[in-house]
Amino acid sequence: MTSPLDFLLEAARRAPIVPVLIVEQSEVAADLARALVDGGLTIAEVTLRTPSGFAVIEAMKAAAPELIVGAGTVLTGSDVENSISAGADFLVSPGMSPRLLDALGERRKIMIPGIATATEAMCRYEEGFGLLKLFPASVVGGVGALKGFASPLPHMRFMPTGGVTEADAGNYLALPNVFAVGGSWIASSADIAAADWRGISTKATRALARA
Ligand SMILES: O=C(O)C(=O)C[C@H](O)[C@H](O)COP(=O)(O)O
Repeated sequence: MTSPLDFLLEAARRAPIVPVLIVEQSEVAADLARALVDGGLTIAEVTLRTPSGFAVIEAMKAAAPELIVGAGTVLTGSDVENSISAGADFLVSPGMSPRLLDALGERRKIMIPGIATATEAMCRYEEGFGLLKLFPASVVGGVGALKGFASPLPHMRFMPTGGVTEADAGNYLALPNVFAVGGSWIASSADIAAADWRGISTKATRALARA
């Protein structure tokens, strides 16, 4: 069965590391997008934690159309609208609320909602979400929790995010129910502020080699 997020799964098969980006200034978005692509990445998540988030999504898509760019920290209906207007290919949230669910409507098909328990995973699956984000992964059980989910919930697939490091990304990716891992370590706020594009590319390539 095909799903609207199959393009994301296909990109994750090539490069299953998703940098979670906190970008203060949209002026750096083009350089950042190219650095990620140069490093071999296919997907990025721009958090809406800064006022420039939507402009960053738009500028990254313009600079690197081959990069799949999602909006992270999607909390409200206006976040959904503005992310899609900016050109976001997918949406990510730390959790779910009744109002956000309502605002999403059919667009839930491109949303990866955060879950921390089996009950939340079951609820999201019933609501029509195909892919889930384990969040914050390192706090809510990490690799052990995902191994625990695999037997009773074999139809669910996860992107653990939150506290994932370069050292343990490979342990997550070795699990059959994990399609990608997310993390800020590849392009940290400090890397971006320092315009260390080469360093970001190097970290991306190294993480992919270890994955
Ligand atoms: O803002 C959001 O909705 C998020 O996606 C939160 C991120 O999952 C974490 O910020 C990941 O950050 P690290 O733990 O530093 O790798």
